[in-house]
Amino acid sequence: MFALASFIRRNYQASYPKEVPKHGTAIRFGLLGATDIAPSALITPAKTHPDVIIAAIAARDGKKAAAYAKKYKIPIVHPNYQALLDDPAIDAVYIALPNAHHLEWATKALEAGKHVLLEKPSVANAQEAATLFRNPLLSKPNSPVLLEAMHFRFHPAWQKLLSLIDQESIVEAHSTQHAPKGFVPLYGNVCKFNLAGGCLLGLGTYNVATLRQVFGAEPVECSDASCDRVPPGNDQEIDQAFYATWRFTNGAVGSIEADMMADGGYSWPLTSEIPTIALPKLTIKHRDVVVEGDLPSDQEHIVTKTVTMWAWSFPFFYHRIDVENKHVVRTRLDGKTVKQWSEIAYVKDYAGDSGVDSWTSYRFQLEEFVAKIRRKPGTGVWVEGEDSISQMKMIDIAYTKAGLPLRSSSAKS
Ligand SMILES: NC(=O)C1=CN([C@@H]2O[C@H](COP(=O)(O)OP(=O)(O)OC[C@H]3O[C@@H](n4cnc5c(N)ncnc54)[C@H](OP(=O)(O)O)[C@@H]3O)[C@@H](O)[C@H]2O)C=CC1
Ligand SMILES: O=C1OC[C@@H](O)[C@H](O)[C@H]1O
Repeated sequence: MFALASFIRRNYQASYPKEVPKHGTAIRFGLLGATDIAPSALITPAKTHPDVIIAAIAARDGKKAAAYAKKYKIPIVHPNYQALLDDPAIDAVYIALPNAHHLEWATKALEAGKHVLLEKPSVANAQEAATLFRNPLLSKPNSPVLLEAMHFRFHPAWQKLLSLIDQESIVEAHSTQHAPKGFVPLYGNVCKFNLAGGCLLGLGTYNVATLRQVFGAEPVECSDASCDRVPPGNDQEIDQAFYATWRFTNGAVGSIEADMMADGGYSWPLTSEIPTIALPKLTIKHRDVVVEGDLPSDQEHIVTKTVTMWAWSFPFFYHRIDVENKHVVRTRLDGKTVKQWSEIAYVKDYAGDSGVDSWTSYRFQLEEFVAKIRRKPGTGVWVEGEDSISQMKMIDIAYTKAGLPLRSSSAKS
């Protein structure tokens, strides 16, 4: 009962936070595009940040921009994206354009001296990522801040998970995520190849990030990859679901299953067309450990640790981390089980050191973005440019393994 009340209160406060007064010198953000995601990813989080003002918007269609500005109380409307970048009163921009436009507009924003909060995936492929994140403008003194908005990494629950695993001992990790069918429309930009769409790039990039974080390493190879394409009549280079396995150093294996149009999986009488509702799940298995103990000399005690995180991609809404230690006492000679038992702990962390349990991962991310601009220490959680480049490399090798072409920003709609 208490957990339900807390769930409702947290999510209500996350959606309708109390606005705080702003500093006179607050960072003034401009939005490129009147996008659907900006309210969750930036406009609402900014309400509780005293050092952030959403100051301007530009959209391809002036009327759309004006209506959006009115709805979200954004004072300045620019006639186009470049005009917003040229506005000296804007310090930072948020870019949530289709993936094929990220490289172009992030580069233009850096050239205009703006800090850039750039939606994931950062760009369309690894070569583009190297071009963007190794832009010489980023290594100059007082260079602008550029961040790929891999928001879940900033949530305390994710950091808690990382503290509960033993990176060196992991043998296997499996990361799943299913967006129910109907959530992502086939006519949407994420289903357009020339806009760098696709499930692995749009949704699976989060799963890829979980593996890279869990192993704290890059893969040696993509050993297996396949996909379900969108139905005929749509771009056949577009994966609606992606399944891949990578081999990491020390032989550990990481796999993902990401589906942006998931249906079925229910038993009769529900049909296979019913959208699948499933929590994102990350399972991390550690190697067996032999525990010293007071046992007869012909027996041994083995402990196997498995950590499972539920709802890792939207941990602010709800999450649970299960830390399970399976104990087996067995005979040394033939491995026969003498006795077995399990210990399980359920862990959560909504607030971290912030003291606020209703911040979304986007709000935690904004905190770090601002700290970086202000050259304050922050929590230390960050996505470095080289990290974003490695992220794209892991995606590229999987697309290639699955026989799909790499996406790019050169083909425009
Ligand atoms: N962090 C998160 O939770 C989420 C992140 N995203 C990311 O945000 C980005 C945009 O997502 P998406 O779902 O594609 O958003 P949209 O399809 O809504 O597109 C976003 C904006 O891009 C501009 N745009 C749309 N179509 C085109 C086009 N054909 N050519 C040029 N510009 C266009 C529009 O701006 P205008 O208003 O100027 O017309 C539109 O508002 C992606 O990188 C995606 O991965 C998406 C969803 C959730
Ligand atoms: O970032 C995202 O999160 C939610 C997904 O459904 C969406 O496709 C993706 O872009």
